[in-house]
Amino acid sequence: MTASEAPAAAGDAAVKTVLGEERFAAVQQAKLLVVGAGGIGCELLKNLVLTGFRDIEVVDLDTIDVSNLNRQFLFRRAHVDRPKSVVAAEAVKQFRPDAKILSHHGNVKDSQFGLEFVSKFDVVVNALDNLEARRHVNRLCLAAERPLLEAGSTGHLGQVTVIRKGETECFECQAKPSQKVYPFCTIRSTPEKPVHCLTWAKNLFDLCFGPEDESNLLADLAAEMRQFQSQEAVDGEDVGKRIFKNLFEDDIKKQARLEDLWSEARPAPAPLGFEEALTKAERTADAEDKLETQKVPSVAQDAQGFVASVAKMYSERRELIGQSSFSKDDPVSMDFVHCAANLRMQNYRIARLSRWDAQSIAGSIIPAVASTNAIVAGLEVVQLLHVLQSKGKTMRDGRARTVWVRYPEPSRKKILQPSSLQAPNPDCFVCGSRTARVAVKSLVDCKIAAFAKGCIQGQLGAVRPALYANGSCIFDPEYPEPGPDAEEEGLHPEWSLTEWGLGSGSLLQVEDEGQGWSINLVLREEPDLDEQHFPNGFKVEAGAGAGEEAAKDMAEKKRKADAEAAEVNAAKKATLDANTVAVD
Ligand SMILES: Nc1ncnc2c1ncn2[C@@H]1O[C@H](COP(=O)(O)OP(=O)(O)OP(=O)(O)O)[C@@H](O)[C@H]1O
Ligand SMILES: [Zn+2]
Repeated sequence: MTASEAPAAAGDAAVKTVLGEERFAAVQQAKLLVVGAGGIGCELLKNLVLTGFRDIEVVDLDTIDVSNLNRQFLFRRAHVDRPKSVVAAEAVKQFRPDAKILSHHGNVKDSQFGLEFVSKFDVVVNALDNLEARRHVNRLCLAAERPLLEAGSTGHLGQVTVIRKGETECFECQAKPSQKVYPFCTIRSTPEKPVHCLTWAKNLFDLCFGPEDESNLLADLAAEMRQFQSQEAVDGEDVGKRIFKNLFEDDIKKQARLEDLWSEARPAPAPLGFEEALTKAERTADAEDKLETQKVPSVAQDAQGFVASVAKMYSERRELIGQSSFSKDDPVSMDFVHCAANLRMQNYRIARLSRWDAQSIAGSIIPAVASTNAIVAGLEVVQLLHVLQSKGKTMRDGRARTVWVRYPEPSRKKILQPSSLQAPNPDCFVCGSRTARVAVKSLVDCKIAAFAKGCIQGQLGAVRPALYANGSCIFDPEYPEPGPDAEEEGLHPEWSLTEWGLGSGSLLQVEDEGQGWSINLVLREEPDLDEQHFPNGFKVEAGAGAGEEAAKDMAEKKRKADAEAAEVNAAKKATLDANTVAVD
């Protein structure tokens, strides 16, 4: 035995004593997929190898950022910018050099990590931080019939649960609170809170520097912004000042003139010129010991910061203009959004924010707590042992539980609250009825490609959905754009739902090969659909009742088909009779 093998082997003896021969053998044979190598993932990988697991693959899409080092303890300063999955695998291999730990630097939603890939593993263990990726892995595990350990943490709250097809609730059996949607006019004309201005500023960044996107809340300003940006020999500072004048001065003057909008309780906004902003250099009183990023800047600093961030996009990232999108972790886009939001707050008399607070709200960040992640990762391993022990039993009859973590003010004096695993929800549109109802504001105006992107991908979480109606493919993810290639396949991404012959009550099938998942959709036209809350023009009503409606629709189709068949038979019979008569 070499010196480096000694710690793992010595640890194994102790673990074997605790787990017993049989369970330890199951641990050593299990093949695991870990998704995510961040806060929970680092703890989890370390726990797994120290428990004796030695056949693990890990997927993570990210590289290491300096801000990860305070809690993702497998990473050191020298690792910054390297892939998390690779460094995490290297680090835990040092604890157990005999382990086979394969790393994949990539997005778990990529096709290489599809059904075939997931089917190789005995159990999948999530350590993710976003709903889309969790929904995707949930669907893959249901399709591949692999148990999934799901975990998450926010601040001092955490949760671990076990998901198994047909035995427990899946990740999507209960609707998750979706991201708050603010009424359109609040964002565009009457902001009242910092978050309204930050949402506006994020949309502005994407509008100015991202790809064309009809769903951007400021899409109607696109032509104007492009005009500022497309002058010959564009000078970034000049562009910044033009945008400033347009949005914080001229546009606000126009808004202020819309008298119906304003009252004593809601006074009209105040325009702000660039030169005027520079005179407002005073700062609000802040505690001395605060970091600069925790102090509210002056209006002059916001104005200068805004123009400087635009200038930086032109001087340092010109080639990325048209392809960028806001990220709270990207300092230039965060500068832009912080300053733009603060200037709009100044217009609307809302108290401006420090960079720190702006970043928390813009990125909906609740600071991660290392100890919660450690508890959650530990609980995942405990539940994993229960899963491995559940052979022959259904998951709900075994020892696996959902466990909630809550401290420092635990409920009923317990930091850990276990609860039994719930049965699947028969109305779940993912693992149950597989049916959802979709209300569409206008079937004539809704193009099939926009419907596939906004509704099926955006709201139902599909990755590469193909759509079928009446047995024919009406949208193929291989041909998302109109053109000769699509036409050759009989596809017209630019056609509306009406042009495809769909009406209220029509049934659509969605197949997502990327997730091994399918769903039926019942369409309904709802001209009164509230544009403020559903700016894309559709609303998904997954679950209850939709299944029955689809069944009714199917029954109706079957009845029609039977009636047609009966008619054909009757006609055939009549012909036969006639023939018979004739022949006779
Ligand atoms: N679709 C995905 N495919 C692969 N890995 C993913 C995917 N989505 C998220 N992840 C990874 O899951 C991990 C989640 O870890 P964590 O919650 O600690 O996030 P973080 O980005 O490292 O930290 P923070 O968000 O607090 O800055 C991240 O490393 C992230 O890269
Ligand atoms: Zn479900």
